[in-house]
Amino acid sequence: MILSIWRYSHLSLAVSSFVFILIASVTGIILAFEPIDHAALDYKPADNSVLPVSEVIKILQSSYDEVLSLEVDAQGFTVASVFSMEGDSGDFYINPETGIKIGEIEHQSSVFQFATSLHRSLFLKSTGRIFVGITSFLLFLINISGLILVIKRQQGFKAIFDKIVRENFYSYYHIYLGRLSLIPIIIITVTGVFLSLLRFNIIPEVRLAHTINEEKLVENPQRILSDFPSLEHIYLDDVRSIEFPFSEDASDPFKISLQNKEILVNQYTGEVISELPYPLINLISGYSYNLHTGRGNVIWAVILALSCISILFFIYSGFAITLKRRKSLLKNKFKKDEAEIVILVGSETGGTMSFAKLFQQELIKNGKKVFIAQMDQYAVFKKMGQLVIFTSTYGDGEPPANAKKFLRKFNNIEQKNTFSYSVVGFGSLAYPSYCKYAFDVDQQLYENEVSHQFLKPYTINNKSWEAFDQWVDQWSNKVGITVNVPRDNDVTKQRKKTKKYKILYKTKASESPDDTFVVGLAPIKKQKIKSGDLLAIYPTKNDHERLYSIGKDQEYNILLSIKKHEFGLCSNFLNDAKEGSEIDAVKVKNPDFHFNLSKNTIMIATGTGIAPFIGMMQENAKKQTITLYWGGRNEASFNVYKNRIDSFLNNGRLTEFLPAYSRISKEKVYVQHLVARDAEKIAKSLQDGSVIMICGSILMQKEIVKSLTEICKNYNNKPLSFYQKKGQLKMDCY
Ligand SMILES: Cc1cc2nc3c(=O)[nH]c(=O)nc-3n(C[C@H](O)[C@H](O)[C@H](O)COP(=O)(O)O)c2cc1C
Repeated sequence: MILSIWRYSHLSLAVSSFVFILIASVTGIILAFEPIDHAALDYKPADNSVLPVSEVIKILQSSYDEVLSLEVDAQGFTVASVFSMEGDSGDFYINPETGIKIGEIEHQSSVFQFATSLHRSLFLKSTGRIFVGITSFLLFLINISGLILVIKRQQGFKAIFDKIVRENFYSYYHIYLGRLSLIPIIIITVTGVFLSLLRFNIIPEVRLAHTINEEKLVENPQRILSDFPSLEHIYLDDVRSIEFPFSEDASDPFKISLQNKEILVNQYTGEVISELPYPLINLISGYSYNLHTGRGNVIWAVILALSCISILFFIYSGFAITLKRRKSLLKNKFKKDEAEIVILVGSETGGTMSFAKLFQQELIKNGKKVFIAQMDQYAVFKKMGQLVIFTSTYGDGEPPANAKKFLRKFNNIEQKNTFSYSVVGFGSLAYPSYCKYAFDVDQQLYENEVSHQFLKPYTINNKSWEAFDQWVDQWSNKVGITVNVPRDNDVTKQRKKTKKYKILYKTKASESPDDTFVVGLAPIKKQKIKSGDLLAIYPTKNDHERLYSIGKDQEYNILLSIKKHEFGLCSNFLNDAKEGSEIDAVKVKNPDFHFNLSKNTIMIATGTGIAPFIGMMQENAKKQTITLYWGGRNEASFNVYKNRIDSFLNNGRLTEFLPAYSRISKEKVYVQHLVARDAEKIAKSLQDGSVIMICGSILMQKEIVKSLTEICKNYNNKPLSFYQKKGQLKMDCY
């Protein structure tokens, strides 16, 4: 609930102010180039910090007939206002070492003038300035609410900079860039608000009023400038500006603004007549201006520009995230009391909704009367025979935003008839309480007399479509219907532009006892490929793609291992394809499943899941320790890979090969048995930073995850999520 409040605040603040923020950011990017542009002028002397100010005054006075003032800007360039009977007069940049004019004062270019007016006041004068001030404040609040959301998401302040669990591109980079630009944006907004308050005199800047000691307005003892006691140890970089005396009268002093104070200096004796420190508010005002504009520091100006660019990305990604959530609104064809199947969805960010909606649509196509609702909308469903609950888990094992009231409602609302239920948990193994809320829901329903467990609770890691598909198979088989949910991900929604790949080598499924075969193929046009990436293959123009894990092969470029299914469209298509023919496919990057060349790795695969590992072993030129657990029926199943694995063992690219054959003895041996047998060794490897990679069936993945969870808890006293977050557990299962 609290999370939702912060999320709604973040969103509503952003929506209400995004136009102004957009304008401020775009103009901010332009204006950040002003100090960069200014710094590019070559006016600066060697070092202001070694130039005594008395020396500079002397040089100026001897070079010009009259000197009115001198100013050192934030960049360290010196501007003098002088008058001369012959030679240069007016305001210009000088070399303070020689007093010679070195450049004219540039006027603000029309682009910067335009951007400044728009940035400061939207061309609306005072009214505009008020809007801009308020926008700054709103952006500050957006930043703070964003920070709180990140703290909640990362589960603690200390974990802010821990690895972000990747949900999707937009939310990942929204958080990633948000963390990077947090401090600069806070500085931009706080200084922006402060400058607005100063502008409207809500915080008044203090004008210094010197009280003059009349006794010090004397002409004696006269000193030469270098002997002025007041100017001793003052160098040009301590100075902001100097107003020179108007006349030769002793009551006309030098007015020298230093970084933190202002002094009046007698022009004859060099004594300090008055000294006033700048009030804090004036100092803050100066710093605020420089921090907000980037004046005086090119690196800071670049950071400001980058922060403004990231604000533009936040607007874009923020809308994309919101649209994704809105798209997951639920629609019904049947009323709740006529539905025989009720689907309830618990979702925080909309991911689970997409799966539930797909399932609903397919059931309706099957002629079923289905009603879908959020979990918190639990009510009496008069004809409900089957209840299916899809729910994610949030926080640390907590219900998602729209399921907070579900358990209370479930206990208070009485259904008229008994019904069967199944719970599917959507979660991530990167969190210690994996799918906990789904298990909590299942437990409550299990304990109730009216609800009967139809299927055991089923978990889905990282929105795996394959895992979902397998659950749908289980459920529909048990109900006695056929439901085929189409894959609904970014790859399939829009068919990507395919490329041609040539088949260079193939074995035949009929040659293997498991109907498995390998294909070596190469793209016609060169492209960068890494083992662990996926190849989306389209058997025909109108078909959905099928994804296969790539092993990068020296000889053929891409190596795929495929199991032929009796009615499998793509596997049959590939099995029938001839060497030399071309197919349509798209490479899909899968960076979460790439081999880390500098880590020891434990690879666990069943069947065709070995393909990406073959590629990775080939890449293992550094000869890191690789242990391969592989599960198949018998040695004959292994023949198709044998040559390659033997050569890796011989050349040291594979350290140990541990096969688990399920059909050679009475007792079936699966990879999870070998993993459990080697528990201590695996726990130690994890402690030493090794990576575990799993590729193969979802069923195997579930068993291995179960074993690893036990191993981590029993030997290392850590949850498996600890290693997953550190990138030590990588999975690609189907
Ligand atoms: C802040 C945050 C906390 C999460 N906490 C858990 C958790 O405790 N257990 C878990 O299994 N998954 C957790 N997840 C993962 C989500 O449950 C998972 O990504 C799910 O697919 C999201 O579905 P939704 O988009 O429908 O909410 C968390 C995700 C985030 C962003």
